[in-house]
Amino acid sequence: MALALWKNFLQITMKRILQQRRLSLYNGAHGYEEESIKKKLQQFSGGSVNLVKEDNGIAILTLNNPKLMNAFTGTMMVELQERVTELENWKDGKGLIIHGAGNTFCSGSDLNVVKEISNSQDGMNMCMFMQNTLTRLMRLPLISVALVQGKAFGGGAELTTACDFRLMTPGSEIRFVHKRMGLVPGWGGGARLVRLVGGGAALQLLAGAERAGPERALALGLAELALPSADEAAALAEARAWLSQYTDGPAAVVRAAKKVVTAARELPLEDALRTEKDIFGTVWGGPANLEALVRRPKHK
Ligand SMILES: CCC(=O)SCCNC(=O)CCNC(=O)[C@H](O)C(C)(C)COP(=O)(O)OP(=O)(O)OC[C@H]1O[C@@H](n2cnc3c(N)ncnc32)[C@H](O)[C@@H]1OP(=O)(O)O
Repeated sequence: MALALWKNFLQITMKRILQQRRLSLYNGAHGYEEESIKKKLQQFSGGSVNLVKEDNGIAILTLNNPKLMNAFTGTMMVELQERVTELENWKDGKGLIIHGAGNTFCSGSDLNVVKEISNSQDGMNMCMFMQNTLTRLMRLPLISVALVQGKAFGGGAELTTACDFRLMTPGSEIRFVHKRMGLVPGWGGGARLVRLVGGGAALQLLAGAERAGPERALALGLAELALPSADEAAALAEARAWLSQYTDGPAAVVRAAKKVVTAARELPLEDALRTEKDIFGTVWGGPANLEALVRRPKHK
C-alpha cells in the first residue's frame, strides 16, 4: 500500500516537472541554472505575491509590496513562480486578475536587487527565470486580466503583456521605462508588446519610454477597457464583473477556448489547426455539449 502510494506520488511529481519543462522556455541546455538563481533571489526578501482562488473560478493574484510601489524583490520573483505552479494545478480555474496592493500596479524589479545582481551571469539567469515564469503565466488555461491601477513601470509593464487583457483605471499608466535605466525589456515584454501593438508603436513606447495612459493604451490596442473607478476595491469589482462575462459557464469549455487561442498565438498554422482539433475532441460530446443539445438554445 505504502509502496503504491509512493509510486503514485513519484509519477505525479514527474508529470508536473515534465509539464513545467514543456511550458517553460529555458533549461540547462540554454545555460540556465534555475537552482542557482533561485538561491540568489531568495537572499533579497520583502513583500509577497498572494493568491486567492474564488468559488466563481476566478483567482486574484496580488503583488504586495506597497512600500516600494510593489517592486519585485527576489523572494517575490520566486513566489510568483510558485503561484503560477499553483494555478497550473487548479483544474477548476477559469480566470485570473493580477493587480497591485495599495492601488498601484508594479514599479518593476526592485532596484536594490538589480544593483546586487548586476553581473552578467546573474542577470541572464534572472532574465531566463522571469521569462520562464511569465511564459507559463501566459500559457495558463485561464483568461487573464492585468488590472492596471497607478503605475505599471519597467518589469511591471512587461508583466501586463503576459496577460490576455489589460484594464486601466483613471490616471493609471503603462510605461516601459527601461531605456531610462540603460536597459531594454528582458522579461519577454518586448516580444509580447510588438505582438500587441505592432513594431512601430512598440518602438515608440520602448525607445521613447513614453507613457501610455488609458486613452492612448486603448487607441494602441494595449488596453481593452478604461474602467470608471479609481478606487481600489471598486476597480477590482469592475474588473471581476468584466471578466465574468468571459468566464461564465463550464470550466472545461472556457479553458478549451483559452487553449485554442494560445495555440493559434504561438504555433505555425498547421500545428495550431491540429492542436485545435485535439482541444475540440475534449469538449465534443462532453457534458456541456450534450446538455446544450438537449436544451437547444436559440442564439438571438
Ligand atoms: C525589469 C527591469 C525593470 O523593471 S527596470 C525599471 C525599474 N523601475 C523603476 O526604475 C521605477 C523607479 N521608481 C519610480 O520611478 C518612482 O518611484 C515611481 C514608480 C514613479 C513612483 O513615484 P512616487 O509615486 O513619487 O513614489 P516614490 O518615488 O516616492 O516611491 C515610493 C518608494 O518606493 C521606492 N521605489 C519605487 N519604485 C521602486 C523600485 N522599482 N525599486 C525599489 N524601490 C522603488 C522609492 O524609492 C520610494 O522609496 P523611499 O520612500 O524613498 O524609501
